[in-house]
Amino acid sequence: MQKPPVNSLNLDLLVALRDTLVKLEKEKCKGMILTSESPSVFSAGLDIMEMYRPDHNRARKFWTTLQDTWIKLYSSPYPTVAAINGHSPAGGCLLALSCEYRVMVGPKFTIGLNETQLGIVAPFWFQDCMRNAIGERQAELALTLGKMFSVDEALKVGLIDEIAKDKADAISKAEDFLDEQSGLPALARSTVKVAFREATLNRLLKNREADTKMFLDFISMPKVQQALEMYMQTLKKK
Ligand SMILES: CCCC/C=C/CC(=O)SCCNC(=O)CCNC(=O)[C@H](O)C(C)(C)COP(=O)(O)OP(=O)(O)OC[C@H]1O[C@@H](n2cnc3c(N)ncnc32)[C@H](O)[C@@H]1OP(=O)(O)O
Repeated sequence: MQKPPVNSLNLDLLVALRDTLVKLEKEKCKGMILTSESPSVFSAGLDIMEMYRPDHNRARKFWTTLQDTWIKLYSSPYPTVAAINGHSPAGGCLLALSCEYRVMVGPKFTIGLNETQLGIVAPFWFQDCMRNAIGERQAELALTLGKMFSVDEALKVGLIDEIAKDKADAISKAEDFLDEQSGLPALARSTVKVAFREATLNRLLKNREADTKMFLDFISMPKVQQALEMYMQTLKKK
């Protein structure tokens, strides 16, 4: 991802990500590493400006493109690794969680689903991804708090799989994971992956319209708009 300054996921970046994932699958990609050009941010998550005083049609397109991107990434037949070389809050954490393996550069960055802290709610499929990675109990604690994990904490709880000393090391460790996968029969590998991910995927696939409506209703609430405005101001002041 290379959308300065913080790879916030706006409609354009989501379209680019989705289209890339579609292309990779068509071209029978053997493996993918998702990382960032930024030296300090993997992705700042959803672009708050897409949710603040939104145009209804654009907001719908934004959300359905996010759903498409997640579905493509989460269900990809080829192996996927996130080389998390910077902070990774909210939607950034979702992207990482949707990959099969996570290597994160330590020690100073943070990762987590922090939505609660912003006065918004991580959608059920974000929550499911966290639950699948760290288990029910830890996910409930993390989600209710909107906890951002340090790299050490993330490793301890199983949110990431390995710590790297810098981006080059993260890419090298990610390549080791892909090398290990490349020796396996591809169909057996992807069938097992789909079996593990099917229930989580189906939950969104069967409820896409309700999930979209929930998002649109949620961001139409004056209280939510107020919370987003205050949060943007805090970020700008910083
Ligand atoms: C039903 C509703 C479901 C909603 C689900 C939502 C999921 C989400 O993803 S919500 C988004 C949550 N994201 C965050 O809380 C992250 C906010 N950003 C940060 O914490 C920090 O920016 C950072 C740790 C990622 C990076 O810090 P750094 O010091 O390097 O950069 P900053 O000076 O803070 O930011 C630079 C620049 O970018 C703007 N910005 C940051 N994050 C976002 C964002 N998510 N959307 C839009 N814009 C963002 C920030 O305001 C700065 O802008 P200016 O340069 O104009 O001041």
